[in-house]
Amino acid sequence: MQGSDSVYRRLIRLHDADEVSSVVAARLLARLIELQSTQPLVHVCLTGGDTANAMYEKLADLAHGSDLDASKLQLWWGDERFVPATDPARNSLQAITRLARTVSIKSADTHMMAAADGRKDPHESAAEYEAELGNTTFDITLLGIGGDGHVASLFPNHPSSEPTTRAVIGVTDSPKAPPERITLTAPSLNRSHEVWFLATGASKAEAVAATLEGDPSLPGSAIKGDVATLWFLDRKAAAELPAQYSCPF
Ligand SMILES: O=C1O[C@H](COP(=O)(O)O)[C@@H](O)[C@H](O)[C@H]1O
Repeated sequence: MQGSDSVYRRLIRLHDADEVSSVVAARLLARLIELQSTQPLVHVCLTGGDTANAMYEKLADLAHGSDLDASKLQLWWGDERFVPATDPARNSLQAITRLARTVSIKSADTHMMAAADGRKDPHESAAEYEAELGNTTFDITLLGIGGDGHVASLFPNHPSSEPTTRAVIGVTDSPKAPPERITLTAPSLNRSHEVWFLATGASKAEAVAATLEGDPSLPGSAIKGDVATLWFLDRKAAAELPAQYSCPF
């Protein structure tokens, strides 16, 4: 499907969450290897979330013995829960513990957002991450979407989704626990060649449909890759899409 307001937007409809995580893992591995053959470094912005975690498990399995060169990867995060470094709720910990089974990425290439250690607040830590990020452009950005329509930690009808020129912001009073978070903003998420949304389950159906329809109150409607935006959906997450999306993709 060619979106009127995006360079290239495509829906990939799959059966269930298991198929979404399998297909994304296989496609991501293939795309990373392809990108590595033409450029020295590949910058990937990772997401948290259950579907993404299942995908990281599968990616680790597939990467074992593959042509993936972990030394050419730069990993970033779209958002992080501002909790202590060892808290299992941390998006980065969830991703890295899964990937590190088979993919060894140097810590210098693993750009995690700060953890709550009592020294800095989420706003100061966000400024720190903004400096680390500089003007990095992501080759691929992965995003989940919440049932309330949040992407990364940009929540609808909340200060986190107010227009900003900042690349990274601290979030307090998040509607979803934990209350303190750090997140990339729309301007920095949009510094992506490809954006891949992952959504599974009936609880996401309404938010997926409204975001794809461009509801301006939903942060995801403003996030697009400058080359492609892909939506990987299972049947339940795609259930509320309007009729024009009903053709096979
Ligand atoms: O809190 C978060 O939730 C969203 C969606 O997660 P899911 O488990 O409902 O798919 C995720 O995209 C975000 O990174 C995370 O911080």
